[in-house]
Amino acid sequence: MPYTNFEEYNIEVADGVKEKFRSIIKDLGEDVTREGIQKTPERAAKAMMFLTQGYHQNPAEILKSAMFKEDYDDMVIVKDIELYSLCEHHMLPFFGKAHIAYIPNGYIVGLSKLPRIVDVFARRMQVQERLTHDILECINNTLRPKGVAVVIEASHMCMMMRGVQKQNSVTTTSGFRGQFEKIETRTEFLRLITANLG
Ligand SMILES: Nc1nc2c(ncn2[C@@H]2O[C@H](COP(=O)(O)OP(=O)(O)OP(=O)(O)O)[C@@H](O)[C@H]2O)c(=O)[nH]1
Ligand SMILES: [Zn+2]
Repeated sequence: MPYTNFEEYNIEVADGVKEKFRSIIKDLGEDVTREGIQKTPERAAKAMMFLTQGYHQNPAEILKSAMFKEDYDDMVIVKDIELYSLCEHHMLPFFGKAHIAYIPNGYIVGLSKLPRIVDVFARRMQVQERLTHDILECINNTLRPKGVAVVIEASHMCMMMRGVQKQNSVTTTSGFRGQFEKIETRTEFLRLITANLG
């Protein structure tokens, strides 16, 4: 990781990214001097840097910052965590929901930290499979719970706007460690994330 401070990184890199966007937009056939487009290279640079800020963030540190000793050892589920990522093949968005569960082993984690680490890994160029495993392994290696499960359901713009052009397909990926490798625990988790408890 060349930079640890995102602000510092911003200043050093933003100008270069902006100029490259200007050149790409021109090559694609736009008039880069047109009023509506003039600031677009800068906006696009800022947007892409926002969407890839996860390279400069440390998800394990985020979890470690809010781990609390607690005896609770039943399943904790945070479901329907919305996510937006960029597919590493086309740099087009894929988006959907993550569902995370873990069974504590002496420590619980601040609930907000689970969506936070989803964002850290999602804000990198990804494939859905690796995103799923990145989240799973980060929780497993940092919190060391008795079990952890991650399910992601997502739609890929590269399959919708271009390519095969399928508007309704949803890709589901999952990963299970520890007690979730047992069929009963896994079934209970899957039942709870599909149940409408409202
Ligand atoms: N496994 C996986 N594949 C993905 C993901 N995102 C995009 N892809 C696929 O990556 C593949 C890249 O295939 P290529 O044949 O190299 O690229 P392409 O010619 O643009 O492929 P098409 O999308 O079929 O037009 C495509 O099949 C995409 O659907 C992902 O998260 N996981
Ligand atoms: Zn793609």
